[in-house]
Amino acid sequence: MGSDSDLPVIKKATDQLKSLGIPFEVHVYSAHRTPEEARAFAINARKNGFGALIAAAGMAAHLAGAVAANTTLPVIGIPCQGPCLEGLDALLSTVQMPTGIPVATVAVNGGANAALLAAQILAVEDADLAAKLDAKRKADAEAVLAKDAGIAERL
Ligand SMILES: Nc1c(C(=O)O)ncn1[C@@H]1O[C@H](COP(=O)(O)O)[C@@H](O)[C@H]1O
Repeated sequence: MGSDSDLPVIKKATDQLKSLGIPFEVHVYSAHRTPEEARAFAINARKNGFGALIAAAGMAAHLAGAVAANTTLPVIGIPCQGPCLEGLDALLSTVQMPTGIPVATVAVNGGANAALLAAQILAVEDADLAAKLDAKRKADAEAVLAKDAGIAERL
């Protein structure tokens, strides 16, 4: 994440990763404030065993793009809502990447989906993880069906 002020958004991602048993690291690196550290992390990420990277940042959100510039691992960007513009600033600066340096951008504050997308990428080569994702989809659908069954009583 670009700042520890982004932690509530990243927590939504780490909760999902924990529930799927996916090991992860969390860091505060900024393309603006600590550019050397952000670059070194991205350059070394594949060698250090990472399978996917998630970058969360708000305002002029360059972190995901700067990370993507320095790795060919999949990079998932989370635009974080800042004090103005309701996150539109971060959304546009994360999603509008030039051809050749892709960032898979999720919704503003979309920490959970960022983790689930990372999990789906890792599950291409991991049948156990794919089975966990299938089970989660089934449980989520059952929860919605339970809501459907109970909705008439609430009106
Ligand atoms: N967008 C970036 C980057 C970057 O893109 O590298 N580094 C920090 N930030 C963002 O600045 C916002 C305010 O940060 P502070 O709360 O620390 O002032 C945060 O949402 C952070 O992600």
